[in-house]
Order: sequence, then C-alpha cells, then structure tokens
Amino acid sequence: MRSRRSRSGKAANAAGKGAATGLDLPELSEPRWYRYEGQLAEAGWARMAGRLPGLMWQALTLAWRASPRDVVATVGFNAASGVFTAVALVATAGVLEELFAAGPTPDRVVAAVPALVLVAVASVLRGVLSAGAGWAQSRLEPQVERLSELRLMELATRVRVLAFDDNDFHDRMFRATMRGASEAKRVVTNAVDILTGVIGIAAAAGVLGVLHPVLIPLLMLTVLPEGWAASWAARMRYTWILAITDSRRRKGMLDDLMTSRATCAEVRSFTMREPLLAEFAAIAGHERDVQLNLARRQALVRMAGDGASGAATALTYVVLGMLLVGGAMPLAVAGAAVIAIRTGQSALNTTLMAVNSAYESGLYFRDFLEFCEHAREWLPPTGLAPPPRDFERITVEGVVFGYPGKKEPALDGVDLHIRRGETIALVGENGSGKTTLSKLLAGLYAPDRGRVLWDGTDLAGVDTHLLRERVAVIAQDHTHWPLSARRNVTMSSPDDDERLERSALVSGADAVVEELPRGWDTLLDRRFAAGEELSGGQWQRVAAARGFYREAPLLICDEPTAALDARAEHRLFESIHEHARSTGSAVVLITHRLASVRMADRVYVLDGGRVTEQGTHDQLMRAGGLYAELYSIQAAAYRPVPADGDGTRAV
Ligand SMILES: Nc1ncnc2c1ncn2[C@@H]1O[C@H](COP(=O)(O)OP(=O)(O)OP(=O)(O)O)[C@@H](O)[C@H]1O
Repeated sequence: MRSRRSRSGKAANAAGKGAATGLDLPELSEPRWYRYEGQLAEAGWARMAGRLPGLMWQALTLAWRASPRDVVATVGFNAASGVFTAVALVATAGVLEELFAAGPTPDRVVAAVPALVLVAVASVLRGVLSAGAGWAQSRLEPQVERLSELRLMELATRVRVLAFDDNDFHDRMFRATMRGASEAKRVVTNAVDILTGVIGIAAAAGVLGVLHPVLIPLLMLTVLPEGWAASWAARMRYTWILAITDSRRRKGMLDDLMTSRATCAEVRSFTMREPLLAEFAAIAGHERDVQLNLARRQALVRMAGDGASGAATALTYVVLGMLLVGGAMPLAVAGAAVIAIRTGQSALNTTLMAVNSAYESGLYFRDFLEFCEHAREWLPPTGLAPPPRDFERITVEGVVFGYPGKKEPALDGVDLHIRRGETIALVGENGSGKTTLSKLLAGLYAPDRGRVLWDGTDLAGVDTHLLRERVAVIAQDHTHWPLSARRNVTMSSPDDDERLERSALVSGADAVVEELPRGWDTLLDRRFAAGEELSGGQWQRVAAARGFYREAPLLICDEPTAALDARAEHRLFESIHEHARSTGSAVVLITHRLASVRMADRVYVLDGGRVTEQGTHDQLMRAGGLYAELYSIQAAAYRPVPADGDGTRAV
C-alpha cells in the first residue's frame, strides 16, 4: 500500500516537473525507471552481503587474469604487514608492562629496551611491507581497468547488429560503460583492503582478548553503527543512479547534439538552441533535485551512524575506567588496551569502509558483469562452419524478418535469387523493406523464418564474421571514418596500392583524393589539426571506393548515388554494372533513380515487406504495376513540356 502511494506520488511529482517546463519530456513525465523497482529491492543489504563474496571472487579472478604476479605481491605484502602489526602491538604491551612495573625508573626503562627494539623493527617492517603492498596494488588497478574496458568493447563490437535496436541492451550498456567497467578495479582494491583490515582486526582482537575478553565486543560496538550508516548511504546512491539512468542517457544525447560538429549547423539553422537548452535544463534540474534530496537523506543516516559510534566509544572508555577502578585490570594493561582499541578501531574502520565501498562498487560491478552476461546472449553462435568462398547463385526463400518490439514484420515471405555476374535491383517506396533485405543478404541480420542460401549452403549455419569478409556494402548511411583517406577505403583489408587506385578510379574517388593536400594520407576529420572535410558527394565516392576495394563476390549498393552530381551518378552506375560483368560479382542495387535500374538483369519490387513484382525493366513496364507507375512519374519529370511560346522547355 505504502509503496503504491509513494509510486504514484513520485509519478505525479515527475509529471508535474515535465508539465512545469511546458516541454514534452518522457524522461520526466513517464516514470520509466519504475521498471527498476525489482532491481532496487535486489540491492538490499542482506542480498548484497550474500552476493559480495561472489562479486569479489569475480573481481579477483579478473585481477588474476590481468596480472597474477601483482595479485600475489599485493596479498602477500598485505598479509605480512598485518603480521607485523600484531607483533608491534604485542611488543607495545610488553613495553608498557615493563614501564609500569615496580622498581627504579632507569631499571624499568632498561628492562623495556628489548620490547622497544621489537616495536621499532616491527613498525619499520610493517611500513615497508605496506608501502610494497600499495605499490603492487596501484600496479594492479590500471591493468584490471584495461582488461574490463577491453572486455566491454570486445562484446559491444561482437554482438549482433540487432542488439543495437534493443532498448534494454542500450540501458545495460550505458550503465556498464558509465561506471560498471571502471568499478572492477575498485572492487579488487576493496577486496585487498578488506583482507588487510581483517588481518589488522585479528591482530588487535587477539591482543585485546589476551588483555580482557570484554574489550572485543566493545570494540565491535564502536564501529558497527558507522559501518551500517555508510552501507545504507551507499545503497541510496546506487538506487539514485538506477533511477536516473534513462534521463542521463537522454541528457548525454542532448549534450552530443549541442556540442558536436555534425549537428552544429542544423542546431543553428533550425533555431534549436532554445528548445534543446530548455530540455537539457529541465532534465539537469530534475537530476539536481533528486541529488539534493539524496544528499539530505544520506547526511541524516550518516549523522545517526556516527553519533551511535561516538556513544559506543565513550561507553568503551567508561567500561575500561570501571575495570581499572575495580582493580580488574592493572594500569599497564589498560594503557595497552587503549592502544589496541585504537588500532582495532582503525582496522575495523578500514574494513567497514572497504566493505561499504565494495558494496557500492559491487552494485556497479554487477551491472558490468550482468551486461557481459546479457551481451553474450546477443553474440552470434560460435563454432560454425566457414561460409563458401564463392557461390554461383544466392537464393532467398520465404524470408520473414521483424525488428524487436515491432508488431509488423519488415519482410514478410520474400523470395528472390541472384547469380554471379548479375545485377539485381530492389525497388520500392520508402519503408518497403529494401535496406532490411540488403542487411539480411549482408549477414547483418538473420531471418526469423525462411532461408538465405549460397548455392546449397544455408547462411544460418555459417560463421557470419567470415561471411561479411565476402560481402562488400556501399551503405546508404555510410560512416565518415575519422581516419586517413587511404584507411577510409582499405579499412581492415591489407594495403594494396594497385587495388586502391583501381577502386578509386571506378568510384570517382581519385578526383577527390587529387585535391587533398596530402593525397591518400590526408586525415578526413576537421576536429584534428591538418584534418580535411569532404562534401557529401565526395564522401559518397569514398564510400563507393571502399565497397569496390573489397573485391567481394557479392556487392550490395544501397542508394549509392543519393549525394552525387548527375555526371558522377551516371559514371558510378556504369561502374557498378561493369563491375558485375568484369569481376563476375553479383550486385544488389537499391535505388530510387529508376533510370539506372533499366540496366539490371532483374528488378524486384517490394511493397510492405513483400515482393509484389519481378522481372526485367521491359517486362515490368508492360505489366503496368507499381514499378511502371513509379517509373512513369520520374520519367514525366524529364519529359519536355510545352513552353509558353512556340518552342519547348525541359523541366
Ligand atoms: N532499426 C529498425 N528498428 C525498427 N524498425 C525498423 C528499423 N529499420 C527499419 N525499420 C522499419 O522496417 C521497415 C522497412 O525499413 P527499410 O529501411 O528496410 O525500408 P527501405 O525500403 O529501405 O526504405 P527507404 O527507401 O526509405 O530507405 C520500415 O517500416 C521501417 O520503419
């Protein structure tokens, strides 16, 4: 009941904020973070304490993989340093005992010398060893960080493309990259600190137990309230992070829009500054309010914990005084007990701090581990056979494919085929499924039903990573890689100057490179010194060169000429058809410029995810269907129209 009330209260509050700004802010008006409620409950102390050993084990395993030598050094030096802490404490008790014994002062001092020497030697060794442990620990941290970040990037670049259409995957990846991976090193540090603290506590408790058993529970009493408060505050912080994950993502996107070079012109042209800033300010204001509320609640919890710990310390000294007055403990022992209590408190504090920190870091580290686990579900299957080197015919049989979360499939029972040396064209109105089909042919998506075959081999059973090496794509939304012109074309394939020149010639990229100050070695990114920028059409020529450079048996061209001038467009289409004829590659051409489709061996017309017409240009024109209609609309635009006078003018 209480939770429902607080839930609706929060929702109303959040909705109020969205309404107050007059903006449509789903992050503020729709409390999407309530889907994290289950996770918040899971972040409970008892549950986390149960999980902590497992998390620390995983972090230590990661550390072991990063550097076994430094793990051994860290643990070994810390353990040895703890042993010398105990030795120094016992020796201190010996010194005090001698000093408070009966007899003349010089004699007592002389008697205390051996114990004093032991204290000095133990203290020096403890100092040296803990410095060594600190060194090993600081060597370990960057190595663990590197390994965890690398694991994250390896997974992010290996998961199937479809994962990037999944909101849940994005949320998890955001949390893992935001703090999860970097927390791995902190969990390792905490694990080591806990070990160091436990050894220190064991030393102090051992000495206190010898001095008087009642001192051990008193020692615990002084530190536990503070520890409880710190862990509670850590949990509050984590729930806050979970609650604002969505709005943080949105804020990051707004940040990019306002600060990136790609969008700076459009932000100004469409006077987007004010609405973007207003949305940013509203989300940032919401975060600030939540954070201030968090700070207040954390301070209250900490105050309570620290107060209780202070009271427990006072109680400890009262008990010590009573033992002294009652004669149950001599003064020398009481002095040693005070030192042991201070040492024990500091060790216990270190341990609790480390446990708390491990608790907080553990929650984030769990995000990292869960992302790794979740990402594995998105990995393509391994151990599959390599795809055939080549094919005579690609066959698409009854392919059905839908994007995650979409009711209607993007492709619904598509059949087509293509032979080597042929060019087929995919034609259809916007959203009819052409790009989706080309991505299936490129091995980027797998069909939900149906098959894509290279001769007799079903691509569902082959290694898609290897398959992609045999497919070249000139993509509609190609990337402007912040690399040299050369690398923009060769990408990960080996450098081959002859091949580079050839692909530049057929794509028209040769003319682009000629104008660059350092030719092929020019960096194509203005954000860096000596970087150059290309026009849209020039980028498109580079993207086309990239496709030709692969010299793959299958070339997919998705709107390869949208940004090209008329001459370059004509030349590129000729090159594409010539490429199919001369290399024997199969070419899949997607374009809205239907004049260029005439040369295709076969045209497939898509409508609502289905192939509704197929045949040569002439056959489709005779059939008088959608293709003929679209073609006629385009052709009409180029037909001469009667002029006002006696001549004609072209439109
Ligand atoms: N990543 C995606 N997630 C969800 N739906 C998508 C995604 N990409 C495309 N779609 C949907 O799938 C359908 C087919 O899109 P597709 O991009 O294949 O069309 P297209 O024929 O290439 O269009 P265009 O001519 O505009 O490039 C559309 O309804 C589109 O909204």
